[in-house]
Amino acid sequence: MPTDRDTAAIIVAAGRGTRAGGDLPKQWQSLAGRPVVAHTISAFRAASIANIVLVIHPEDRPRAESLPPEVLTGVTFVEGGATRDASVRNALEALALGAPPATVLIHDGARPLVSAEVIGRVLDALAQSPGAAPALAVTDALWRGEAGLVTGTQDRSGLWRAQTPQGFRFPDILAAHRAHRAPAADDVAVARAAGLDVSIVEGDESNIKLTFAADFARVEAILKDRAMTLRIGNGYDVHAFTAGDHVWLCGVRIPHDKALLGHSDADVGMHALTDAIYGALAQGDIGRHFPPSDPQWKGAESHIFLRHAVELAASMGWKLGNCDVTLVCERPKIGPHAADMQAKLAEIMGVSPDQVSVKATTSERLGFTGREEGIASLATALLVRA
Ligand SMILES: Nc1ccn([C@@H]2O[C@H](COP(=O)(O)OP(=O)(O)OP(=O)(O)O)[C@@H](O)[C@H]2O)c(=O)n1
Ligand SMILES: C[C@](O)(CO)[C@H](O)COP(=O)(O)O
Repeated sequence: MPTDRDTAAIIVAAGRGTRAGGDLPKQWQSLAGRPVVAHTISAFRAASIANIVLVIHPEDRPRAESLPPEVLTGVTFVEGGATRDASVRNALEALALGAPPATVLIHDGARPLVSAEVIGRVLDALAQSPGAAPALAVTDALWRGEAGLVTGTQDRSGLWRAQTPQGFRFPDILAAHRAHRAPAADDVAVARAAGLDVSIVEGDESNIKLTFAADFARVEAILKDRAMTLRIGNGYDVHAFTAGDHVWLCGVRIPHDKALLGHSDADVGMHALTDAIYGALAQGDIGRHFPPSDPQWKGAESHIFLRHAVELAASMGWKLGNCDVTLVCERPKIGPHAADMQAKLAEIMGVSPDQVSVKATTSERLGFTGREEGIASLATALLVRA
């Protein structure tokens, strides 16, 4: 991957945003309290790209100049043209006047959620290819239509949804833009017209281009979710005693003069912990994911539920920070088994035992736990960004 000194980013922000509407061009509208372009610039800085050219419309210069100093560090302004490709060309010519970079990333100012990972993938691919750009494979069926009726289908194989930043070796894309005469949808089109190969790298569903007014709400929601770095949940479960000779608690089989009654193995501690994780994710409880009405879960070992909750968390970008399980019972005595329970839960969740606490209390012989009619359990789980 080239170093940040070898790479410049051109952020095109000179459009008028007619489709998005609003009092200001979309890239100057407020998104989570900052202008859209401030987010876009910050995303490149977070990917260690320090040399940034912001292409602006002349009318927007006062807005650009009033961006906060920490956003403007390392940013130079270039005035755009009547079309996107004219705006890019102006920025390339401005870069060519100084000490030109080895590579350039050309990005829509209206894509504020670009990630360092996407930027990194484009830069990595440029080591092998004169051009690289992120894209997502088309997964929906495609139709042709006329007057509100489907008139045919379109094979989607080999079709991609193009994103930015589109990266190139600087001299190649400068020459390509200088030679290009026709209107171009993007810089990949300009590069390909000049005979350059462009590699496709994996894009990102969050790398949304603000095009219509409704896109702001989608982008705001993603930003809000990203701002949350911790999630906490609690779980509570109860199982009644029945006749038997052992109980399962936090994955450990404990000989006892009763058993716990339940549709699954009735591991009350593991159920409370599993519900705490689902709760932290706002994803309901065990019953929602493993309905008791479904016979396939009869007698199921509860590690299946706990592992599912942890895997669901991972798929949503979260991992366990720590958890705390309390068992409420007079008997069996938990103390002698607590370390085994801690180790077992840690193994199931793929975490270190010091992230797991298992403790117990009696209810001073009060209530159903005091009368030894059943066991209750409470759990708290803290999730952190994976
Ligand atoms: N003359 C232009 C036109 C577009 N862009 C920039 O190119 C990006 C992608 O273009 P698009 O989403 O089409 O923006 P607009 O042209 O502003 O939108 P619209 O077509 O709705 O007016 C945007 O960041 C836009 O500011 C630019 O710098 N100069
Ligand atoms: C460059 C681009 O963002 C690639 O997806 C896109 O072509 C520009 O926006 P438009 O909405 O097609 O004008």
